[in-house]
Amino acid sequence: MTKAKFNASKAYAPKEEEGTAFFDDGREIELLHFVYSHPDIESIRGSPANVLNAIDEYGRTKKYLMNVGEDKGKIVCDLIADVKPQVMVELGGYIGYSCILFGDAIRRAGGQRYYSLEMNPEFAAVIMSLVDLAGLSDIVKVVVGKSDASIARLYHEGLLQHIDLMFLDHYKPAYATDVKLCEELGLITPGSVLAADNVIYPGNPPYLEYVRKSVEEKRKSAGETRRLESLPDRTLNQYKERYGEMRFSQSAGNPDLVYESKLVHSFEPTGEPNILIILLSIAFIPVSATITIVSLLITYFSGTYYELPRPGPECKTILVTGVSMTKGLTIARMLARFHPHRIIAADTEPVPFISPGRYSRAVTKFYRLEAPGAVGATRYIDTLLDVIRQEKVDLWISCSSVEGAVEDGEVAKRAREEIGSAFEAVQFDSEVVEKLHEKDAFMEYIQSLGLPIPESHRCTSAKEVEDILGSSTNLNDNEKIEAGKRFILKPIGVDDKARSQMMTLLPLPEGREATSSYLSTLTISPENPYILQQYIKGSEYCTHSLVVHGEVKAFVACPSSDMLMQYEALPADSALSMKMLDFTKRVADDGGPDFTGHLSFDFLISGEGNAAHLYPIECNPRAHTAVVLFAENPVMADTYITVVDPDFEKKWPGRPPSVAIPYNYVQGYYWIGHDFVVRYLLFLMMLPSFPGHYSEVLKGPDVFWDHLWQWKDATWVVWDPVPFFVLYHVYWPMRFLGALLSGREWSRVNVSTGKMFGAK
Ligand SMILES: C[S@@+](CC[C@H](N)C(=O)[O-])C[C@H]1O[C@@H](n2cnc3c(N)ncnc32)[C@H](O)[C@@H]1O
Repeated sequence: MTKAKFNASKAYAPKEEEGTAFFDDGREIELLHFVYSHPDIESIRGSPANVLNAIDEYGRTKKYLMNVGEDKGKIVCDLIADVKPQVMVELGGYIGYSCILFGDAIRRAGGQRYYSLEMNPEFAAVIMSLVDLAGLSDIVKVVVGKSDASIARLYHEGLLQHIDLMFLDHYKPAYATDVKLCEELGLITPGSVLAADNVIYPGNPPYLEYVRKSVEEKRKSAGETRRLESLPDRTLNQYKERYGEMRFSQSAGNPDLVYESKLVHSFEPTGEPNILIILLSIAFIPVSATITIVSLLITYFSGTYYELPRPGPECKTILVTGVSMTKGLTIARMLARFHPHRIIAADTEPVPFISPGRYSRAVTKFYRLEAPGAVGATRYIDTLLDVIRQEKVDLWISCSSVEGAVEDGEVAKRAREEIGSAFEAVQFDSEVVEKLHEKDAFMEYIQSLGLPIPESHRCTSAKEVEDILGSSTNLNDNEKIEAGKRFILKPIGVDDKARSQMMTLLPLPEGREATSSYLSTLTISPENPYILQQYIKGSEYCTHSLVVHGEVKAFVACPSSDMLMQYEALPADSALSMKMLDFTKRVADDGGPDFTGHLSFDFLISGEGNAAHLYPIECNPRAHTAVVLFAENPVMADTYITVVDPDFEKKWPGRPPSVAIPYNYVQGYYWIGHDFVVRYLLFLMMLPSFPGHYSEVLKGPDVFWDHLWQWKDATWVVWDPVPFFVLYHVYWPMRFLGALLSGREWSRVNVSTGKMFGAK
């Protein structure tokens, strides 16, 4: 697993050069003054997130801090949400960044205790102060002293009986020895999870060797002295000035324990800047240019093979919006490739002339739209309506992004009213969009159709949430909550920050008070309503379909991939795919003859095959990127044409089939630029400091090669290669440059939709 690209604007001040102090020089106390004299101190008080923000602010604007940072912190937070530890121990607390981040995550996941072990009493005092400020003193306990002595003391005092999750981030030579001590004391047992920082860079061979040894190897090497020469001197001497020679526990550990280990790559808070990605793009220009030129030559010399059908006198004008994204481009291409109509395109562009779609051979004319949010919805709607009038558009295929979903509905409605039957749109009206797009309205609607939904409630206050939890579970007993029924709470509006808290299972197992205190940290109000939804354990799937006059004309389902950026269709005849299709047909049928548009659902599936239960969790009444699975598919192109040419099926009997499905000659689609950086480059970066077991580090590149040979890039086609070149060498470099110049924060990007996700 790898993390997304690093956001340069979040970078901490650079770490001081070798030989210069980068901690324990007074900056830790300076940090306390900075936080407590912060102008926003009142909103910082009691809020773990705001305390972390203040620490980050110090790290960015004042001095480097050796904190785990946001990117790596997120990996451990995800692990906490997954493992749901009751007791977590961290070795090395420093100023409390990881302690506050993970202590808060533990509380949300229903855990009971977070021990932060820190040998430096001054640092420990800083942790205690900031933990108190964050309101986490009830769950976090800071223990001062060397980790091995503290572990042993906590154990003998009966305070620590088992470690569910341990975060190792202290003195590198002590990682393996402390783990062995915990094994010997029975604190680490099968099921315990260890998360160790810095094992890739600067590297920790003694630790990696230990956790990767087999039982036999451990038995054989028992009693051998530690080999620390593989650790750099800088690491070995890190604490020498204050603590002299460090001594370690000599425990033999429990050789019968074996670990499953996994390397996870992520960024230090100093990170790599946007500029590196821009340089990478420049470095690859010769490769992409060669691919593009060769593709153009093949197309030129292939005679009529790649010629696009020429629009004749009867041709229609088809407008496709969203061609800056792969989904819009795919649709424009499939229409241009198989039908003799005039394809025009319109889309928002963050910078003029950088949309990959405007350079497609499929597109005869391109209009630039202002983003709905940038100038207000009215301007966006008016410009789009002007394009439809001016170009006498016969069919509009809307492929816009989530930000314009409701506005697109408004455009469709107004254009239909104004132009009448001479205009068709693959776009639902605004009322339909609102009904399907709003999470709570969608749930109500699905329930009204008699289809199963996870138990869901719209809540406008914390009290309301508590009351529902009380009546649906045994929260009122104020004792251990039944493991059975749990809920997740999600904001109804688009709130990326609150979304990251969605996986907190409610009620918290600690009981009523803990649950209330958690709810009080959220701003649930009539203006910011939440949906309380029954938690269903299962796999997530997404679908894309085209619905024409209430009939499903094209359908595909695939495992949700989100930021993995890969799409692989479920076999259309599988029980699961058919169940999802039936569900889609039911909704389409209910929409009636005026129901035309793209319809996508997210489902949670519990159980398998015919016994699978389907729970719809979200509806997106717009095109889904999974439409790439239909790329180069004439059958899918036909389905769009039936919207604008009702006689099509009479003219071409048997075309299209009742429901178009993707061809299965392509295993799946991916985005080569994303794959190269995330699966290949980051893994190569690990190699220099990698001590062994190459098979593990090569897993990412293996997937990359698999994709390269067996999958298909979603943006490149031989007869239309320019958008591919523009995407990687114009569009994205310009976006990163923009982020660099404006200091805009981002933590992940979606290569296909152009979305840059915020840092928090
Ligand atoms: C990299 S910092 C920890 C950063 C912290 N986990 C965070 O992400 O915010 C390492 C810390 O480990 C502490 N430390 C080093 N060796 C230790 C030991 N043997 N026992 C306890 N603490 C130790 C150091 O004093 C230092 O504060």
